[in-house]
Amino acid sequence: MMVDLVRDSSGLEKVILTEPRGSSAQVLLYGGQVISWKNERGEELLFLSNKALFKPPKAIRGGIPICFPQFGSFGSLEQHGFARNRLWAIDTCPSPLPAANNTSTIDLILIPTEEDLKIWSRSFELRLRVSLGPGKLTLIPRVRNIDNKPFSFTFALHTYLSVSDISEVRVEGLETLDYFDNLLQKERFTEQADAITFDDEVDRVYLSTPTKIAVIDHEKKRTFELRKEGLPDAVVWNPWDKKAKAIPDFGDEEYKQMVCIEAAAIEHPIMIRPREEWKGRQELSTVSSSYFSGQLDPLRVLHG
Ligand SMILES: O=P(O)(O)OC[C@H]1O[C@@H](O)[C@H](O)[C@@H](O)[C@@H]1O
Repeated sequence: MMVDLVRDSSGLEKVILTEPRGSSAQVLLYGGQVISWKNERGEELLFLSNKALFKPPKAIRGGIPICFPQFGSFGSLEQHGFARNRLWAIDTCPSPLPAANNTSTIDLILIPTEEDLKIWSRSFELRLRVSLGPGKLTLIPRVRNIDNKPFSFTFALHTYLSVSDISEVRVEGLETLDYFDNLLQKERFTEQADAITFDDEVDRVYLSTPTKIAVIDHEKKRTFELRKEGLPDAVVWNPWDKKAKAIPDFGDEEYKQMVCIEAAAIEHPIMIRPREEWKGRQELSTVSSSYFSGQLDPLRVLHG
């Protein structure tokens, strides 16, 4: 298990985690952002845009940005809050989390500056533990209230997964759930499909989801499993062609190679009292799939 701190070609510092079987992950101190996770074969599992700008104060397009203290435009702060464009530090005192065994682990912390407190006047400590194990990447975010009054926030781990072709991807685990459609003024709908597939822009917040979501990449014969705790909602986002062209740090065709599945707490903001700590967890793993679950459904075989 190895943990190295290096400086990126862009001048930003990053932590490199490696484990004996050969998988690796990279975490930038800027944004506390995972920007790479590679499996034992060296294949990249997260999407990072070729046009990503590694220039503060811009947030980095790809990997796993942290949305805190606000998800999206669900509030009056800047889109997705400010944690993703602040410089975090290595947390030398991550107690009371138990030591992470058998993984390559880094603990990061973000503490608000005077300037941040002018934007959002709550004293907090935001911690993130990133652990790389064989075939698994685990993120444990924590928020501690060190203020003298309660506060609430919304949160998301904005995970950009790398896929071979978005048209061949199915997301399972969100069927029959209610969601807010960000493309229709956050109106509430109920999912009718038996899995989510993509043939246009999707930008939805699924509410109170089960703890496990599967992203099946038919072409790669790979399934991502996302397991989450303390983060009841799940965002599904793909900008599709028109929106892709309008995003400056995103390639016109890159929407085909990514999908965002975001473990989140949005509908019911998390409220913590002074000295209390909130903790979430997201575990990502992959399994190779020789078939995809819809393949055996005769209607699907006939009609695609
Ligand atoms: O461009 P940003 O600020 O990183 O946001 C990307 C997308 O993030 C998603 O989580 C939101 O639901 C989308 O509405 C948004 O477009």
